[in-house]
Amino acid sequence: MSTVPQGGAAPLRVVLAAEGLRFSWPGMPKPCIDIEALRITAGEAVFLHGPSGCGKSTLLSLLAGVLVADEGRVSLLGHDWSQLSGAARDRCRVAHVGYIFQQFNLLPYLSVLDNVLLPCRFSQRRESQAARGGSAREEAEHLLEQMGLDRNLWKRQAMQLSVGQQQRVAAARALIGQPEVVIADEPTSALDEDRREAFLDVLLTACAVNNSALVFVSHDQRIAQRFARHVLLPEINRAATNAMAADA
Ligand SMILES: Nc1ncnc2c1ncn2[C@@H]1O[C@H](COP(=O)(O)OP(=O)(O)OP(=O)(O)O)[C@@H](O)[C@H]1O
Repeated sequence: MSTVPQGGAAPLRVVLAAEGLRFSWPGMPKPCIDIEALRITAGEAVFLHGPSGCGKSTLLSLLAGVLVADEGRVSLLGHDWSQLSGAARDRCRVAHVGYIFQQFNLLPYLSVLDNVLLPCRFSQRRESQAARGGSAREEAEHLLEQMGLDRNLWKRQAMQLSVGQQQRVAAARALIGQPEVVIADEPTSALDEDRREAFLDVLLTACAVNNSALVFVSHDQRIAQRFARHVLLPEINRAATNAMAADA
């Protein structure tokens, strides 16, 4: 696994790295993503932004191994996603990545609590990390409490929750078991201002305490100031530059 030198200080551990990354959606004449290099280190909080359709969700899917690069490589903790089978990618992702999808991807018939516990069912690592202070179930309850989700909702099926409540369940599921990387695709879009600030407090604090890298996509510039690093996707994506040049 590579590191970034820090003068006299201990080098920072690179947890996500993309090199020469190119990806095109089937049937599209031009690549959607064309990035020379992107490195994200442990504990880093990254605000990824750019106009609608510039490829933010696509990049998140590539970073998390949901999609695989056409050229170049993306590695998580030194594992090149393209060298792993689909099943191995799924195992690696659930063990090391908490993903808050734009559409949440909760299992609609499972209870709120069981949704939060899902990563622990599929990953021994997440289970044992979640159980460090007691049991994984206690950790799930603790995260739901932190997310401000009323206790009387915990046994409800996920589909019976409001969109904003589902968003917070998805965040609790992403955080359980302290994954090294947390990916969040517009996770505050359905929250009011108070909830949004509380949500960010929990997410940013949990990632800092766990030394998890956080890659957070949002259109909401009010949120940007809370992140140490800002990445404007069109600035690093040569596909966007080429598209703009072609449009000119
Ligand atoms: N499943 C897909 N099949 C084909 N093209 C896709 C698919 N998903 C996304 N695209 C295309 O890829 C481009 C980038 O989409 P993407 O969703 O990554 O953008 P985004 O920056 O996340 O947008 P938004 O901010 O609106 O969510 C768009 O032109 C979109 O039409």
